[in-house]
Amino acid sequence: MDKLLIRGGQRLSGEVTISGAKNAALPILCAGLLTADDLLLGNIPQLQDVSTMIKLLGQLGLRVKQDGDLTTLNGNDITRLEAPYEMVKTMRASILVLGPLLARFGEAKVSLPGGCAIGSRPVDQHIKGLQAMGAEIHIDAGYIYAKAKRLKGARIVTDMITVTGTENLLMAAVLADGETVLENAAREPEVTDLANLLVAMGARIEGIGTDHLVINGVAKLHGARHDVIADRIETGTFLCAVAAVGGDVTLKRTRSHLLDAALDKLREAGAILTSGEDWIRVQMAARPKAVSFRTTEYPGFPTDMQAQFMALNCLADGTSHVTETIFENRFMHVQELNRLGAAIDIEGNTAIINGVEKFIGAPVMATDLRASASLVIAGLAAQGETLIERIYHLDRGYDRMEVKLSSIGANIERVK
Ligand SMILES: CC(=O)N[C@H]1[C@@H](OP(=O)(O)OP(=O)(O)OC[C@H]2O[C@@H](n3ccc(=O)[nH]c3=O)[C@H](O)[C@@H]2O)O[C@H](CO)[C@@H](O)[C@@H]1O
Ligand SMILES: C=C(OP(=O)(O)O)C(=O)O
Repeated sequence: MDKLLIRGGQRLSGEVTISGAKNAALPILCAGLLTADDLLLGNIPQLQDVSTMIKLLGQLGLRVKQDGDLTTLNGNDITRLEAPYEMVKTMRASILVLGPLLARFGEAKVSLPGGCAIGSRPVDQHIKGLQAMGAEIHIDAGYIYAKAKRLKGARIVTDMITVTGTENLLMAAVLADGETVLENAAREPEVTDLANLLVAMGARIEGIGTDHLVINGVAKLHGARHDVIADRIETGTFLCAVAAVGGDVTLKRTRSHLLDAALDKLREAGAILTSGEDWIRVQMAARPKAVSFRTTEYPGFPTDMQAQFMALNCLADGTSHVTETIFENRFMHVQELNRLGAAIDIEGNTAIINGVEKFIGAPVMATDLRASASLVIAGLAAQGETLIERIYHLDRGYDRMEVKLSSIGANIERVK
């Protein structure tokens, strides 16, 4: 199994190109199920989750052609309406085939995702919304069986804000009969990116970017061309790395407005940030200052940046409090960061971090995607060698991370 070996302490400088967003690419690939025409997609990132999604969609009969930066999907020949457990267990986002399959073909069988390292993550809101649209749903032997001759528009208020829940219901509603109103909709930029693609395919959606989406169903959607937005979490991860290690790096093909809350916190920590239309430059020369925050839905501080920012706080001058409000078990990185010399205590859903002068390299274990990224940041800043095991978590969501980090001066290599 691959591991990452990091020899820490190298200042980072130069330029990095940010990839397309994982969490936008995954629903957008599923939107290929909604039309028989070609969907032309640019800026799809090279990640394990994208390969898994393409494999799953291929099993359903979606034709996928990749040619340089262009991915072409064709859904004229969908032959299977099932997402099996073997695929769903490796990637929760597989649940995103449910809405499109049901809307276009009137039927779907999708494995229940089950819990994962960061929390129990049920999909009850996806099911509740589809039932409100007239779907008959039953659960048997770990599978969701859904049927509906034609989905009907409905007013749906989800119990909490759910990103993939909003995306699934949006993809169902665009082909439903009549008007659907999604209240309490997620406003994450990735939801907006999906909605913009659907509009380009002929969908009628109002309120894009707000928590109140109004969708008027159409009989069919047509092909379109769309470029996936930049990955704000990859962007934030590189910014935290530079803030923790020191240096001067420009991130290209990304936008600052995608992560305002995290940028504010980085400025509080002492990073100097400048940005243009499609780039962000980060400069860091001093020891970071401790910064407290709580994770919330967009446009608040993203839970997917909590672990990486915590690695920075570990080295900061002062004490910080980090509160996780989205997932009930997203502090798996704490024990591993403490093994590198951090001083973190947990009280309920808050981590109390007393800044230390340095990390000391050690073997550590990646436990989930963003926990892995926090260990990479810690390893880059640490004295000596850090060996990170189980980096398949990292490969799920980062596009050639060690290659990008090496290109700006990090001493990092993939070892067997
Ligand atoms: C592929 C993708 O886009 N993943 C992102 C998505 O995950 P995902 O869409 O799975 O996360 P949700 O927004 O749905 O989850 C938010 C909270 O709602 C709960 N919940 C959700 C749905 C439901 O039916 N019932 C329920 O109880 C979850 O357990 C969680 O506590 O948004 C998360 C929150 O920004 C991010 O961390 C993930 O990176
Ligand atoms: C939790 C994440 O992804 P997923 O929802 O795919 O598990 C993430 O991207 O940090």
